[in-house]
This record gives sequence, structure tokens and C-alpha cells, in this order.
Amino acid sequence: MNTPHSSQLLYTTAQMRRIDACAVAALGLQSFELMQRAADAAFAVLLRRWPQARSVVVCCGSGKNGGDGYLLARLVRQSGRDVSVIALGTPADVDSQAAADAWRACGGMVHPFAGEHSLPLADVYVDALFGIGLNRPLEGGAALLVQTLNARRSPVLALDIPSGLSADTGARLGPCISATLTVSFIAWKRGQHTGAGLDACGECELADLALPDSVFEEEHAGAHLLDWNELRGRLPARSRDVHKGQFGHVLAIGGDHGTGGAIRLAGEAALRCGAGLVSVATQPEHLTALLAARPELMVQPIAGQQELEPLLQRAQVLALGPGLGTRSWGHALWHRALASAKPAVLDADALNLLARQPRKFSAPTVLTPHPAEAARLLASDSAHVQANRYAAAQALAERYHAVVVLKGAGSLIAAPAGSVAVCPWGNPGMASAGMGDVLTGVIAALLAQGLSAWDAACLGVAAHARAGDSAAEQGQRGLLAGDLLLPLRSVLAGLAHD
Ligand SMILES: NC(=O)C1=CN([C@@H]2O[C@H](COP(=O)(O)OP(=O)(O)OC[C@H]3O[C@@H](n4cnc5c(N)ncnc54)[C@H](O)[C@@H]3O)[C@@H](O)[C@H]2O)[C@H](O)CC1
Ligand SMILES: [K+]
Repeated sequence: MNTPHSSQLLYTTAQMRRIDACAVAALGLQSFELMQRAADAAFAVLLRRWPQARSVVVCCGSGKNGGDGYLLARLVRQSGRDVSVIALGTPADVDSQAAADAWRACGGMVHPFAGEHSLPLADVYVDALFGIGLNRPLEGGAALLVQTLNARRSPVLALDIPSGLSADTGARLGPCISATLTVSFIAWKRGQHTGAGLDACGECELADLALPDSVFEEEHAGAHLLDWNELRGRLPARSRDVHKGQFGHVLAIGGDHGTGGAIRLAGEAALRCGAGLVSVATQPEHLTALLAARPELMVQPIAGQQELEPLLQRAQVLALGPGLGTRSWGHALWHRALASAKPAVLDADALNLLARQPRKFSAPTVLTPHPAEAARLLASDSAHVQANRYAAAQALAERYHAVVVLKGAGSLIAAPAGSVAVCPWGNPGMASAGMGDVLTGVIAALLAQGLSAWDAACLGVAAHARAGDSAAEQGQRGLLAGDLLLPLRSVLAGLAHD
């Protein structure tokens, strides 16, 4: 894997503070100079996004985020627009104080926030209340101001990070700004690109403040955004002299009574993503329907473990779990399949069974839990997983020694060694039945074509999300998992230069 560019890297607040300090020390920059650059960048974003805005209200907190706001307000005033500053507290440090003084020096006034009626109407509001210094849930006046801003339903430009959002986890800490656009300074923060952070940030822009890459050299980010061009190099193009055996044999196991559709989606997705052969081991009742729906699938009716044996011999990769159920039938197949120690993707009830009988994996394995399944695997609850998505994904990868895809807004891919990739694609229309079954087949197909568990997970999540975005162009509501099957082909063709 190529080293991601700094614009793809995601940092924690502690890392950001060290990077800030490095910029000041190495470059001889004053912190105030960085604040001025942040204000300049934010002003450019404001004009580009809202060129018709005639009135702006900047809400300034007591820290450096507020300092950015005071200097931005000065630029807006100097541009001839109507601008006022509503302050929450007084500047707590020398730079923010200097920024507030600069605002006053150009004739600006500072109005303390004194309840919702003290917040003037404006074309655009600027959230300069809290940035990476937020260290506890908002309450009191801060909470009321954030709730008032959200209730206005007017455009909000958030500086660095929306106030109320944890920059480390993407969890809302009490009331949280719902920004129209967030302009982040120097580097992305982890919390912006997963979970609640996506809705809180709205559109995202990164302003690097013209800092050289050298300021990042001391920090190992540990997390990065998937980059489509970087991924393209990881799926080998096909030569002409090939045969289907070279692209692997996936065995999809699942489809207990009434859930044949799940295993069909997984099997068909594996075919659509280039697996050479796909067998489906499922309840006998699904045989006719599956063959009629997708004759390219080799469907085997499975009453018990003994019928699974020959299939396990022939398959290179297992797609285990879609519609598997946790009854004795599914449990017996799950147990025998894992005993084969073949590369595998585990989803749905294969994960629920794993939560009951934990084990570490020696073969290349990808687990694809949604938050509730992750909670069961961690003996926790969904709310805690969602409030700590990075930590949950990394804990699972380490505990089960597998690559883990923690699904949801901003899906995370975590490796046992600790690195995390974040998927910037996908849409709310994908929160529908069967999407996980398709993802299972996609990843299994890539494993079967020789990719590592990490690469298969990263490319699989990216292709699945991009296919979902393509299919959602006709509308997110009513997007069906089967709608992804055809776009997957063109998405993968784009990945592989086919
Ligand atoms: N060189 C730099 O450091 C740059 C910083 N930039 C901007 O600065 C902020 C980080 O500023 P900081 O002063 O560290 O913290 P905040 O302004 O985010 O926080 C303000 C202040 O609020 C207090 N606080 C924290 N949580 C709460 C709460 N729930 N309720 C009330 N008060 C709270 C806390 O004590 C802080 O002191 C960064 O995000 C950038 O916007 C420049 O932009 C770039 C250079
Ligand atoms: K902010």
C-alpha cells in the first residue's frame, strides 16, 4: 500500500496539537500567524460558497477557534459586508485576545450571547465556538447557542470542526452544530469522516494553511481516507490467456428457511466482482429459485455437514453468514466451515455465532459487522460502539485477529496491526436489506482473486459504496441491494483498468 498523502490522513486532537506545535517551532511561525491563515482560508471558503451573502454573524468561543472567528469577522467587515460577533466567554489566551483586539481595532463590537433573542438574523452564521479544544459535552449557554443556531436552519460555516462534535471519535458530545460546510485547518480530524461526524460537518473542505509536509513527519496518523486512485493499483488487470480457475472459487454458505435471498445476493455479487466460480450451499428449498434467478451459480442443497465436505474441498474462499441463522443447521455449517481454516468473509449470523464462540483466525479473514453485531462481538452495546467507532473497530481486529469492516456512515476498515482506513463514499439509501449480503460477496470475490484480506476489504468496501452512489443517482429512497449488482461491474472495471 502506498503511503497516503497528508490530505488523506486523519488525526486525533493530541496529534493535531503536536503538529501545530511543530509548525510553530520548525517554521518559526507564531500561533497568531496560523490563526490569521485560518481566517484567510475560511474567508475564501465563505465567499466561494455564499457569494451573495450580505450579512454574517460570527459566534466566537473563548479559545483559538474563537480567535479564528474574530479574524474572520474582521475580513468580512473589511469586505463591506454586514457582520457582527456574538461571543461566548472572553478570550482565554493571548492569541485569541489579540484576535479580539484586532476585531475591535477595525471598529467591530463584541456582543455577549444572552439567550436566543440576542442572536441576530443573518444570511450565514459562522461557528467559531469550539474546535479541537472541546473536552466535554456542551451545556448552559454553549448548549443554548448551538441549539439556537441549529433551530435557525440557516447556512452555517463551521471552523475546523463543528462545535459539539468529538474530533477524535465523531460522536456528538451533547448539542452539536449541524454545519452546512466545515472548513478544517491543517489536516482532517478522525471524527469528521465517520458516524455522526458526517452529518455534523456537512460538506468538508481542508485548508492546509500552506504548511509543508515536514510538519506531519513526526506523527504516524494511523488512519486515512481511502483514495480511489491509490486503490486502482491494487486490483490486477486481466491478461488474455486466462481461465476461470485462475479467479478463484467462492463458496457462499447460508440461506436458512425463508432467507434464500440473502445468500443469493452474496453469491451473485461474488460473480459480478469477478470470482471464477461461485458455489452456494443452502437449504434445499432454495435450489429451484436460485438456479432460475442466477443459473451461473452452482447451488448445492445442504441438509447437514456431510454434504458440505466436497464443497469445502473445492472452494478457495468462504462467504459465510448471509441468511445463515443460528439454529442447529446454520451452527453446524458454521462450525465445519471455520474448521476448514480457509480464507473467509464472515457476516450476519456467522458473526453472531462467533460472538457466542469466540476464536482468533489464522487464515486471511474479514469480519463485516454493523454496529449491533460489533456490540455483540465486544459484549458491549450499539450506542457505545457508535460513540467510539475507531476504538471498536480496532479492538475487534485485534481480538479476532482479522480485518474488520465496521459498517455504517463512514465505514471503517481496521487491521490487526492497528491501521484504519475510512470509506468516504456511500449514502443513506444503502441502509436497506441485503446491502451487507452484497458486500460479503464483493469481498469474497476479491479474496478469491488473490487480494490480501486488507486489500480485499478496502477495495470491496470502496467498490460497494461507489456502486451504491452510482445506483442512488436515481434516488436514495427505494435503493435496493440488487441495484448494486450491475454498477459493481463498471466500478471494478474502473479499479482494474479492464
Ligand atoms: N496553532 C494552533 O493551535 C492553531 C489553532 N487553530 C484553531 O484553534 C482551535 C483549538 O483551539 P483551543 O484554544 O485549543 O481550543 P478551542 O478553541 O477548541 O476550545 C475553546 C475552549 O473551550 C473550553 N471548552 C472545551 N469544552 C468546553 C465545553 N464543553 N463547554 C465550555 N467550554 C469548553 C476549553 O477549555 C478551550 O479552552 C482549533 O480547532 C483551530 O480552530 C487554528 O485555526 C490553527 C492553528
Ligand atoms: K467550530
